[in-house]
Amino acid sequence: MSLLLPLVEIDFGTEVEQHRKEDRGNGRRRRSICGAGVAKAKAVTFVTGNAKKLEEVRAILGASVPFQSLKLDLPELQGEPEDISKEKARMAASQVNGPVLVEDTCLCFNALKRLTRKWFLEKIGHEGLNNLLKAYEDKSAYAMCIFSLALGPGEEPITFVGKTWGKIVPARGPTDFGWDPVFQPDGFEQTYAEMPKSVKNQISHRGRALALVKEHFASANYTIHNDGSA
Ligand SMILES: O=c1[nH]c(=O)c2ncn([C@@H]3O[C@H](COP(=O)(O)OP(=O)(O)OP(=O)(O)O)[C@@H](O)[C@H]3O)c2[nH]1
Ligand SMILES: [Mg+2]
Repeated sequence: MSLLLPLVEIDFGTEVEQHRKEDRGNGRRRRSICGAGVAKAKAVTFVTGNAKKLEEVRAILGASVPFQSLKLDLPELQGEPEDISKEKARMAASQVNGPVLVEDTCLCFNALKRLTRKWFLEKIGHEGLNNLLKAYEDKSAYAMCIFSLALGPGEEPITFVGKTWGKIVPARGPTDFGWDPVFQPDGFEQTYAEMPKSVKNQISHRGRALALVKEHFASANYTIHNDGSA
């Protein structure tokens, strides 16, 4: 299998930006991405369009897993979280033409039968998320993160799931990252948004999933496949 995880020439968390053109002419928003496959991967590429995720992934992984990052807005798929995450990895691997790591995150409400759909936060805000549960006593929820590692185009992604249980509360704390202000993890008096980042990263859905990613990298012993293609 041709996985390249160089033990030399490693890029620790640098960013490869694709060039984007945004054109709002004629009242229509058009976005084109120039230069497909721009990232010539030397290490695994973490692909995300979300700067806050990247910040956390960098802080959690540190130097334990060599990666570079690529800002790319992958299509927002709907479906079962694991399927979404794997499909993101397949799309990313084919664009990067190398090994990629992606993740998909969701907040699941037990009272709503663990319904997981995107756009709720964007459309109805923090108050709306609370209102969704008004009719129910059960405010419990879990945050889930599914990382997928695809070793290259056409390779079946491997997944790593992290879950943190908690409850939905009226928003408290800074509002710079998604639903962090309305999620209070079990065993804590603070919401994700209120707690120091270092605490969130230790107990979060992302931290838990990345602990598995780290274990995988520690035991997989990846080496460069020297076929001249990387
Ligand atoms: O309060 C939060 N705490 C978190 O820890 C967290 N992680 C993700 N999110 C939000 O949940 C949606 C997931 O969608 P998502 O997984 O598709 O992410 P995304 O589209 O932002 O980035 P990506 O798909 O390019 O990686 C997006 O609105 C993210 O902002 C979070 N909100
Ligand atoms: Mg997304």
